[in-house]
Amino acid sequence: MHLSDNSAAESAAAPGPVADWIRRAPKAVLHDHLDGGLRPSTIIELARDCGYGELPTEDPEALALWFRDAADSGSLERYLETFVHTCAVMQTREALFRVAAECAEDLAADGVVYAEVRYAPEQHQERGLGLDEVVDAVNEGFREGERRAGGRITVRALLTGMRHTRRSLEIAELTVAHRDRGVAGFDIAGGEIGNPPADHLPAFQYLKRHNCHFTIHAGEAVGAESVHEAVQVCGAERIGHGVRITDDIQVQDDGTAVLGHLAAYVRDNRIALEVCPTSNLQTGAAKHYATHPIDLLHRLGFRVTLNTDNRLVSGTTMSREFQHMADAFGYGPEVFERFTVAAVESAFLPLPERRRIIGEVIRPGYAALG
Ligand SMILES: O=c1[nH]cnc2c1ncn2[C@@H]1O[C@H](CO)[C@@H](O)[C@H]1O
Ligand SMILES: [Zn+2]
Repeated sequence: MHLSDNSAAESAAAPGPVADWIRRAPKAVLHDHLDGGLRPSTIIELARDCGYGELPTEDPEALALWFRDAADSGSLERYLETFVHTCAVMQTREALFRVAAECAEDLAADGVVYAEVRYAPEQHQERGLGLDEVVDAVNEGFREGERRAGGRITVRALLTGMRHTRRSLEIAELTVAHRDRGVAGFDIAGGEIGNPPADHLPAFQYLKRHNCHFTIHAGEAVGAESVHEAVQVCGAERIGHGVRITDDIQVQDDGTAVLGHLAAYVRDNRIALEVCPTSNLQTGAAKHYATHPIDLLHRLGFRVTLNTDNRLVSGTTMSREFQHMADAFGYGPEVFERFTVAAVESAFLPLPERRRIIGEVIRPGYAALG
């Protein structure tokens, strides 16, 4: 039993078996952090290679459990502290290439056919890499992973600016510079409290001027006002998490819901919510799978997508997120097909590519589930 003040919440406990149809179903993930999804064995090998001596353990299984338990804290800030160990071993071209290639392979092995994987280039410069070198190394790794997976997955990068640093404009410029070479858009992440998205307005205005896609983490540790700022002040096309939009929804005694103007705007404009249930349980944004707002949002017609956030840190995969939602809400293939199509419709890809993935991969994949 780990020490945590999250005892009132359901912990992101050891997952049970995943149904065969869930494994086979085609999946799309829009919200997956590169530095939150390393293989534990890779972290241990890279740490040895680069002389990083601060890992909590050198046993791969124990390390996986350490991440999940340390992150299961009820606080986003403590969840994020665990990333010090993954970023520490991602400081060379070789390490970034390997981690990116393995990320694409692991996602493909889980049935993911389209992935947008994000990371903060500024966090990979401790050993002297330039920002362009970081982006090139990760992109080459993604291309290698796609090849190893036999072309069963398409991966695009999102470049993240950290909300507690002041480099977001620089990272926005980097995004535009690399957008036709594997980078699909921009994001900001990091501790939400005290770091409102509007602090990064110059970055968002630059992206808008250059017709470049971006999403913003909002409504995770801070309430609906953060979603409002992300959508209406900054102009986000999608919202990372966004689950606290429920602050602006009143559920009446008879079960009907009344949407405030913000919630109505987000729903009616089809702004995708990148929902990550297990991560929300760990950071305290939700208490239980069975009461997670995803189901209310889905029933009210929001554009809901289902995501991993951090496969290592949250001890999850797309299949496991599907299984948790199937267990909690009785969802069958029709609901997951809807989430998956919604994800690709909101992908930062050209429309013909989105249509191709939906028409040639996702629809036939679900039809074949029988
Ligand atoms: O759910 C989240 N909310 C906010 N920030 C996050 C979350 N998951 C990861 N990161 C942050 O994003 C950085 C770049 O990938 C990570 O290093 C981590 O600090
Ligand atoms: Zn995230």
